[in-house]
Amino acid sequence: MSDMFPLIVEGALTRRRGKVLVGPVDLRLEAGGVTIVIGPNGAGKTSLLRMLHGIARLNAGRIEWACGQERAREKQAFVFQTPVMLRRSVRDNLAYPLRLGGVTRREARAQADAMAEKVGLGDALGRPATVLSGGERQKLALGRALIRSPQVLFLDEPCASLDGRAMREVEEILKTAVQDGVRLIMSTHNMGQARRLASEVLFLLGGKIHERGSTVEFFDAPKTAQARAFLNGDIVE
Ligand SMILES: Nc1ncnc2c1ncn2[C@@H]1O[C@H](COP(=O)(O)OP(=O)(O)OP(=O)(O)O)[C@@H](O)[C@H]1O
Repeated sequence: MSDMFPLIVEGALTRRRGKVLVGPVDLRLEAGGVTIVIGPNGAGKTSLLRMLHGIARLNAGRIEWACGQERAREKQAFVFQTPVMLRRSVRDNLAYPLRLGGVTRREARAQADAMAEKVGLGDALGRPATVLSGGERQKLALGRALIRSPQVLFLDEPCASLDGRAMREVEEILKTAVQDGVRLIMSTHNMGQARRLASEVLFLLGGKIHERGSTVEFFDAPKTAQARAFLNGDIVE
């Protein structure tokens, strides 16, 4: 069981050049489940994930993990929409986070090989990461994030430009991670994906959490007019 939760967020806000990107946000997250962040373009989904992960400067408020900042930093990972790869093999890319953490070359290699199998890249270990397809890249990014056994994984639109097959494979990896006890906090534009993966939904609008609900609650009976309009495919500002 994760010792990182609850995560308590109070009045958290991040600005860039005077403009509020997201916030103020009040939020309490418990262990377990999948939190999916949705909302129109520019609503602040990416900014919220970055702020919670601690890579966007906090200009106001606080973000407190139950286990303390230092341990929390070690036990979380982030998968970006367009992951940046080392110009080296799939195996080296997977081994890299372990090597950074002081794991021996031999052990890192063994774990990289096992992770490649787990994310469906067992046949690609020796290939340069730069020649991978979009779906393979995203699976590599997931493997690289999961290899240090995070308790929390943030994902920003991990399937943004993937075809159906790659999306299904990525979702399978995510479901396995959830079964293994990883807490997911993820943004998506894809409402089908949100329904498939989420246990709860945060609907963002104008940098604020406009509505929060369990997946069934939110999709079947959204409480606010804006959430209803958004789910209806209307333009929401
Ligand atoms: N580096 C930045 N500098 C200035 N403004 C930014 C920066 N990053 C984001 N913004 C602005 O902050 C707001 C929130 O952006 P953010 O990317 O978090 O939204 P989003 O919901 O993830 O959008 P999308 O769905 O388009 O990815 C937007 O108005 C965006 O234009």
